[in-house]
Amino acid sequence: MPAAPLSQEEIQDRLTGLPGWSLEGDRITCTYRFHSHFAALGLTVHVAAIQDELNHHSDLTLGYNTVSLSVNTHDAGGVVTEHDVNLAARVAAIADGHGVR
Ligand SMILES: C[C@H](O)[C@H](O)[C@H]1CNC2=NC(N)=NC(=O)C2=N1
Repeated sequence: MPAAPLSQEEIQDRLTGLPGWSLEGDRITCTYRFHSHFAALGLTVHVAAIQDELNHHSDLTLGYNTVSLSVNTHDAGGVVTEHDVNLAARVAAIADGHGVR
């Protein structure tokens, strides 16, 4: 049974406590900026481990000193569900530990 879509209000409410995260169309997104490429890579690896643990995966982009995430729930038809905001919360909880600027 796929997760139910969240309303715009529910999404905004959940993202309020997650710095840098926003609703962009039918996805939630965030870009973290770092002091170095290697620090950005470290977050990328950590996020990949969390995503495999949750079995929920963002489009994860590593730049020179940035990591960008963009996610919604494919199984629910490409809408934002609890799975997406839960992943965002897990990532937000570890980002500072990787030296986010
Ligand atoms: C078969 C596997 O469990 C599913 O495809 C998982 C994998 N990761 C996923 N990630 C995202 N973003 N949405 C999904 O619906 C999803 N489903």
